[in-house]
Amino acid sequence: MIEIDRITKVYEGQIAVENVSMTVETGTITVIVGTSGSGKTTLLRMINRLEEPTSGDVRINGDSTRSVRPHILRRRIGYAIQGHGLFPHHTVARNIAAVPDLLNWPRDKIRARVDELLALFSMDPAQFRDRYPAELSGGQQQRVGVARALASRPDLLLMDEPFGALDPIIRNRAQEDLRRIQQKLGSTIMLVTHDMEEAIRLGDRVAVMDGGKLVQHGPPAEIITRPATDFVANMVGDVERPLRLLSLIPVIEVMEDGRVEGAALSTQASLRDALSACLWTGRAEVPIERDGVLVGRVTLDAIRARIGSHA
Ligand SMILES: Nc1ncnc2c1ncn2[C@@H]1O[C@H](COP(=O)(O)OP(=O)(O)OP(=O)(O)O)[C@@H](O)[C@H]1O
Repeated sequence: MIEIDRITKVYEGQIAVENVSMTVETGTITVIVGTSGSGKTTLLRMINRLEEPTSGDVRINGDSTRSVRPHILRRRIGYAIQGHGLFPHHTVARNIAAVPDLLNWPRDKIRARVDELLALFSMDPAQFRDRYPAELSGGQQQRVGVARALASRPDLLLMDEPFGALDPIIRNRAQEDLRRIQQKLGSTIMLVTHDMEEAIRLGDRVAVMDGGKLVQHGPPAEIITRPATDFVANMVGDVERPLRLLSLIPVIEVMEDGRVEGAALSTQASLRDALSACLWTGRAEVPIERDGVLVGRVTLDAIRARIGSHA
């Protein structure tokens, strides 16, 4: 568990982060979202002491980060940034192995970990292990950057706009990958973005910053349905609110028995996907399948009823 306890940062009389407290449970993703200059990056960088807090404390599994020397602390906390920051003259394998090398892991353990991570990120180890960063696409470089940050099984992974440089389609893929890998490894992640869509899609908890203050911290559905301030409501966007909410609800929640024609959605799909499918096909219902077998259907009426319960 990560406890951020009344943390403040003042730069030359200007408050960048003001008295922020929050708790992050182990094995969850917390997304810090806010406009430019709201203090997100400063908050993140105080957690691994790239910035020293002016006041307040951060505890990781009960230990204050002040009790650990910064370079030791940074081996326990992964850090991934936009543009990935890979070492250009090191191979992919050496890049990923950077922290395990520092920690003097045995060679075979490092090699196994590098291959495990490459495979998790859908990159064939035999093909990619010995390449240099310049020989990778932007999306592949970004994946190696995240693999490197996860290599030593850190207590916490900090990510600052990790998908900012990716085009929207790869960005979606990268977000899905991160979710899948985080669930598989049970990692604890704090991620900064200015994109509310990304926050809602990825976060178990969303923390909204405005002018250095934490104005709301809660599950995505709460941020959407009960925004604490006008600023949060604006960030969520009144018009898109029902769609954002639908994207959080899996189809199985309103699935009914019955077979219908057409291209089926998987049980992992959201009601937003189901609504799009209905609008696209002009039908009032869409079939749902699991492992290639039809298991039921979702109707427009059911989607409407589900969204109505939040109105
Ligand atoms: N090293 C510094 N010296 C002085 N002021 C700083 C420093 N770093 C950040 N600030 C100021 O602190 C405030 C918060 O900056 P921060 O980078 O944390 O915001 P942010 O929400 O991450 O913004 P962005 O999304 O643009 O990166 C800003 O007003 C910024 O100008």
